[in-house]
Formats: sequence, structure tokens, C-alpha cells
Amino acid sequence: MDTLSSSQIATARLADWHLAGDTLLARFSSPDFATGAELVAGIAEAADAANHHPDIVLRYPSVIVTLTSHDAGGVTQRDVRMARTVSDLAERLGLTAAPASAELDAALESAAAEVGATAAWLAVEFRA
Ligand SMILES: C[C@H](O)[C@H](O)[C@H]1CNC2=NC(N)=NC(=O)C2=N1
Repeated sequence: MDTLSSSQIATARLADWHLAGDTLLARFSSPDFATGAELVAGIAEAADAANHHPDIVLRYPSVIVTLTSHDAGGVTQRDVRMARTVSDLAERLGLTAAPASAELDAALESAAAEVGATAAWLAVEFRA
């Protein structure tokens, strides 16, 4: 499956998600650790069903999810579909995503270039 351009990804209008390099990133706030773990469990089930697996960091009080297609070396429609699934699961659990902002996107982009997409949000938070 071919990788998508940044404009194709923008067209997908994934409100909860940020593009950093070749990866989609999202951070969902959770009221408690168990609810965050519920989101992780739901994502794991959906990922196995789709045979398309994100990286996930479960913290208190947030869940960080990153998506890229390893076999294609970038973001594909599989990642867009899984991103929508993850956002739906989070919404059902009442979890909200970090809002998109040019400033945050730039910070995530530079952090991802330095430490990789999965650690990027941690790097941004520890710097704050
Ligand atoms: C063998 C198995 O189908 C592949 O390794 C699948 C599993 N899950 C995957 N997940 C992701 N994110 N990218 C892949 O290329 C991928 N490939």
C-alpha cells in the first residue's frame, strides 16, 4: 500500500492526530489509569483484528498512540483507518485528545526527529 502525502493526510481530517515525519501521533487524557488501560485494551483488540498495530505508551493521566506502516515506511490508509478507530474508542470512553496547534505540531515534529515519534510526546512534556 502506498504512503500518503501530508496533504492527503490533512484531507482525512483526523482531528485528534498530529503528523510528525512519517508517523501519526495522538495523546488522549484519561481520568484514571484504569480507563487509560481500557483504551489500550480496546486498541489492542482492534489492532489484532486489523493486523495493523500502533505503538502505545500508557501513563497517568494519558495514553500516547503512534501509527505508521512499517512495511510501507510511512503513513498509509491503514494508519488513517486505525486512527479513526482509536479516536472512536477514546470518544466512547470519554477521553479527549490534545488539541491540534501549530506550536504543538512543531514541537512534536522536532522532538520526533530527535527521539522518534513514540517518545516525542514524552520529550515535549518533560521539556515543558
Ligand atoms: C506479519 C504481519 O502481518 C505484519 O508484520 C503486520 C503486523 N502489524 C503491522 N503494523 C504496522 N503498524 N505496520 C505493519 O507493517 C504491520 N505489519
